[in-house]
Amino acid sequence: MTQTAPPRLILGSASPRRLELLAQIGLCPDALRPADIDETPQKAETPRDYVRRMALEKAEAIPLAEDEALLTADTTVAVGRRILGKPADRDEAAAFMRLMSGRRHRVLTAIALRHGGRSRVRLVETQVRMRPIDAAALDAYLDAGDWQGKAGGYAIQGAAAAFIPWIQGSFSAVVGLPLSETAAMLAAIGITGGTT
Ligand SMILES: Cc1cn([C@H]2C[C@H](O)[C@@H](COP(=O)(O)OP(=O)(O)OP(=O)(O)O)O2)c(=O)[nH]c1=O
Repeated sequence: MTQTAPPRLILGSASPRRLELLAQIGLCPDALRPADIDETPQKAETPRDYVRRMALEKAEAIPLAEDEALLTADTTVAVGRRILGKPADRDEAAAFMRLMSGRRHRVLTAIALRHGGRSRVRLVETQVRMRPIDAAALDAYLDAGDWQGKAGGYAIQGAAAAFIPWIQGSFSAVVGLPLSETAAMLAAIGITGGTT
């Protein structure tokens, strides 16, 4: 029996975190092809619908050859029905952190895999609790600038970990790529890493 070669893996992302997360499970993409799409939520769009649409739109926006498979992802923070994307500035980051302080929110990450004329999408939801953050701690956090480029204005893998006593779900999904689900989707099309 002849074995067909697995497709080349293309990571459709500019996020260094997603590249590092893939490397963690022994996967090194053959190419990086970031997508530049409009990330504005639609009117009355739910956070779950939004994050799925974003991952799919990234996947559809990137040119792809027949022997390639494209992985894209999108991460957003949801407080109730409210979508917290990447803060535009320090003030917005402060408002997001105040909203999350002392309560639970959800982090939604959708991954899309496009290959052979088909796109599949998977959504992973994680609950995160933040302890109450006082004004002095918030100022010090914001001054360090770690809120930039992060959904909701924080990174669980950074200094904001000090505010997070509890999560339920997937840590890697909060950082930007749910590794167990990603490995399973890639393995289904013949792409395996060191641990899969
Ligand atoms: C909540 C949270 C988000 N983030 C990051 C992951 C994502 O990079 C970012 C959310 O933005 P995304 O739009 O998902 O991704 P991106 O613009 O950084 O990269 P690309 O679209 O090219 O793939 O927030 C963390 O790193 N840690 C966290 O704890």
